[in-house]
Amino acid sequence: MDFTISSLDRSLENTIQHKINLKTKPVGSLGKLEKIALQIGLIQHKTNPTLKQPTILVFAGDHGIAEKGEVNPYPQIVTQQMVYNFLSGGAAINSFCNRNKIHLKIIDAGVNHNFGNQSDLIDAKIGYGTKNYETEPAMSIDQCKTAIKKGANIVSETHNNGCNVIGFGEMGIGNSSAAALLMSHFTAIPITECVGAGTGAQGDAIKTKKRVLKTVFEKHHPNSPLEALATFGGFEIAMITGAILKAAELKMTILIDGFIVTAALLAANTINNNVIDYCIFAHSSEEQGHQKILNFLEKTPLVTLGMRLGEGTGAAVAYPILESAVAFLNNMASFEEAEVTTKD
Ligand SMILES: O=C(O)c1ccc[n+]([C@@H]2O[C@H](COP(=O)([O-])O)[C@@H](O)[C@H]2O)c1
Ligand SMILES: Cc1cc2nc[nH]c2cc1C
Repeated sequence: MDFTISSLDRSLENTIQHKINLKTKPVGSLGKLEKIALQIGLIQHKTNPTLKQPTILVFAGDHGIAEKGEVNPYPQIVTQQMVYNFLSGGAAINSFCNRNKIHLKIIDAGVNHNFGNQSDLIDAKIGYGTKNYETEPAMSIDQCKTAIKKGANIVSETHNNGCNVIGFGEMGIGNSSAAALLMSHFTAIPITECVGAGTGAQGDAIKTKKRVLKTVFEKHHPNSPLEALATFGGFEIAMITGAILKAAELKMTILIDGFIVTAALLAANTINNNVIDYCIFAHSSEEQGHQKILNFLEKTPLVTLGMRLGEGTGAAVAYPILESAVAFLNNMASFEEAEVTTKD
C-alpha cells in the first residue's frame, strides 16, 4: 500500500502548449488530441514524448456471488473458458491488440479453475474465486493486500521491459456487481443507480440484481478503501487497483477501459488522488454506471462506441488516438518551418 505518486509536474506546460500552438493549424483545431499530447508530455516531462511497448494486462477472477446465477446472465464457467480463448488468440481483445500492435498479457488473479502449466498465463492466483459477499466479505484484508501487491509487481516488470503506456482489462463473470458496489461506496451514488445490465441482464433480472445488491450494500460497512475493496471487490479488481497505483508511481500513461476498470480506479484514486493525472479515459461503456462515474470524476472519454465488453477492448480500440496525438506533437511542422503565414 506504500505508493509514492507525485502530482503531475506542470513546469513544461507553457512550453508544450506553445509548441502545440505553433503547429501549422488554427489554434486549438486538433481539439482533444491537443489535450492528450499535452498530458502525455507532462507525464513524461518531455516536449517530445514517445509511446513505448504499449501493453494491456487482462486480469481474470471469479466471484462467489456468481455461483448462484442470480445477478449474472452467463454462468461462472465462462470466466475460465474465456481465459483459454484469450490464450489461443480468439477473443475481441486479441483482435484489437494484434491490429493496433499492443502487447497483451493475461493474468490469473483468482479464477475458479486450475490452469496447470500455461506458458502464456501469468499465475497470480489468490484463490479459486472470492467468497459470496451476501454472507461475508469477498476476501480477507491480507488477500486484498496481496492482490494489490501482485498487480503492482506485474506493472513493475512490464515497465522494466520498456513499456511506458499501459491499459488494463478484466474478465470475471459477476464483476459488474462488484463494480456497482464499489462505485456506490466510493461515490455515494445509491446502489440501485449503480447497478446495470452487465453482460445483459434485463427486465426482472435487473430488478433481482438491484434487490440482491442493495441488501449486500446495506449489510456491510467498510471503513477504509482497503476494507471496501476486500468486502465488495474481486481479486482481479484489487489487482487492477494495485496495477494503476504502481503505473502512476512509475509515471506511465494509463488508458482506462470500461465500468469495471473505472471502479478499480475509484479505489486507487481514494488511496491516492494523484493517480488520475496519469489516466486517459478511453471510452464510455454502454454500462449505465460507467457514464455516471465519468460524470462524477468530471472526465470525458475519447470515444463512445456503445461497447460494453470489458477485457480492455475500449482501451485497445482507443490507443491509436494516443499515437496520433504524439505523432502530431513530434512530427508536424511549425508555421515557421513550413513557411505558412499565421493570422495577425
Ligand atoms: O467494462 C465494462 O464496461 C463492462 C460492462 C459490462 C460487462 N463487462 C464484462 O462482463 C462481465 C461482467 O458482467 P456480469 O453480468 O457477469 O456481471 C465481465 O467479464 C466484464 O468484463 C464489462
Ligand atoms: C462471452 C463473454 C465474453 C466476455 N468478455 C468479457 N466479459 C465477457 C462475458 C462473456 C459472457
